Amino acid sequence: EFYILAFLARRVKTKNGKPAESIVPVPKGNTIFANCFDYFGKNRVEIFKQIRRMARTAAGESYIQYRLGKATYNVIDARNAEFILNHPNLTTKGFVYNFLHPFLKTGVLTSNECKWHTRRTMLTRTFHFNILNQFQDIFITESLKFVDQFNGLNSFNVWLSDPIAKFTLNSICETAMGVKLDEMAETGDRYRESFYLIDECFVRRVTNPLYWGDFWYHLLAAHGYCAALKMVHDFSSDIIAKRRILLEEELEYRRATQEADDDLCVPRGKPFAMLDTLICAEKDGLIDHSGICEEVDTLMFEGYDSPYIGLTFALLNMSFYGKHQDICYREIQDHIDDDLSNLNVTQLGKLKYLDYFLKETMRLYPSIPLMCRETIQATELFNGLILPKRSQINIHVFDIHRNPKYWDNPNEFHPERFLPENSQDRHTYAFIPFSAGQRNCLGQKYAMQQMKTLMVVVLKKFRILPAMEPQSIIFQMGINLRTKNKMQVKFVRRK
Ligand code: HEM
Repeated sequence: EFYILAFLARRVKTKNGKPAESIVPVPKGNTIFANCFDYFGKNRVEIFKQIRRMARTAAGESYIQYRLGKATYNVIDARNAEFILNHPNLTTKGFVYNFLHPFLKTGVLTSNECKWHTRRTMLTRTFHFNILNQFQDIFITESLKFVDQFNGLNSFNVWLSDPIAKFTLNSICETAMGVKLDEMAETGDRYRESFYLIDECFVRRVTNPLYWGDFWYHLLAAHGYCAALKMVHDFSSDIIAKRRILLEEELEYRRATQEADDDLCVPRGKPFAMLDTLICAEKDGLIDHSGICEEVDTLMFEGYDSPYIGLTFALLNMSFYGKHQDICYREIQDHIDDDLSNLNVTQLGKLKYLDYFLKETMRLYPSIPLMCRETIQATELFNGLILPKRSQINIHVFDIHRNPKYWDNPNEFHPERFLPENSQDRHTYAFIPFSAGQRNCLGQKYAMQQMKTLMVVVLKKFRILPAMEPQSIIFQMGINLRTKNKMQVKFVRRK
């Protein structure tokens, strides 16, 4: 019934009563305490490598581990991912998301059950394509700022982290929050620094069971954590306060010019920020100030960090794969005017090869390499495994995306994999960078539109050449996909 040495972890059973080992691999841990201390003493790079090694050893089959009182089902195949992501009782996030609560509290990403459902419904309409269309001008302006910072330079190396982080942070602040970050540039820099510190502390906590409780964590591992939290929360509070003033001014104006059937909380004329929906919901008593803060922190985190990773690897891949870059460039020249006057959502939809290029980038480098769920009751899976209550399910997107069952030469970069004729026989859940099912990414369309816009503007101005080797990328464990080293490319201005 229990795996005693794994601190009383309930064992995974099977429908036919045979041991779980008869269905999936159950690798032994490094000590007699099952897998409890498998990551103990390892740094972030080693942990990342070890998880990949586990996937290789399990030969593409999902596998079970027992860690500190919990069975963990590690999903690295598409069939299991499909079953779990669509299971109505498997929408509860895993216990590691609790370690994000000091940062995001229980916003839509980290909350469960009723609260999650209400918030998800509230936010979904803010991602309507009419609203996304309105954001296009902001994406173009921010993309132009990105390239204009290199005015006067013709051939130069660029460290990607700073300019891309500025681009994604400015974009999310202006689109979702309706606040321009330009006059808060210094605060933006501090937000990013604090964010990285929170990320480090999160990994330290997740990977060492000693820090799962608050006492030892705060005593030994949370240096600078509280100050970093205060900084990011102050930053979002500032943004909310600014937007409240701007929205009130706008509504005041509309009240003065109101027509009889004008709903003040429906956007008219000026771009409507996502935050406005929350402020209006507050007026209707559907959310309070602390709820707004949770959602703003969540949208800032998701909207800033995930596209940042996507764009970093997209530009890097452009530099590594010149032939593919040329195809993207020719396609862009065919569909988008040089003055960008037709750089709209319709034209972006015509850039098919750029779409395959970005998808192949997200296959190899998914911004969120791991998602976790928890069973709220004993749950039988399609393969006959019965996961006990409170089991953890780790969906390793990184390993699913490189599972040789679905991908030939999985470590190679081939955007053509996503041509319709090459994808039709592939399992749909072999590619899930935005997750899938009820808890899929709310910002998927936003992110694709934003990433494509920047790629168009950059490629029109610059040819991108390599400034480092693909083999020199060193991944490390983080909330999202992280590298130990900084990424660099060379820009050469096009004539
Ligand atoms: C390349 C960019 C992006 C990628 C790869 C991505 C990926 C994902 C993934 C995998 C999840 C599921 C996480 C989990 O279950 O733990 C998720 C959730 C979410 N994403 Fe994104 N995301 C991206 C951009 C964005 C943007 C730009 C926004 C908002 C502006 C956003 C908002 C959200 C929200 C609110 C959730 C939580 C949904 C829920 O739990 O119901 N994402 N994203």
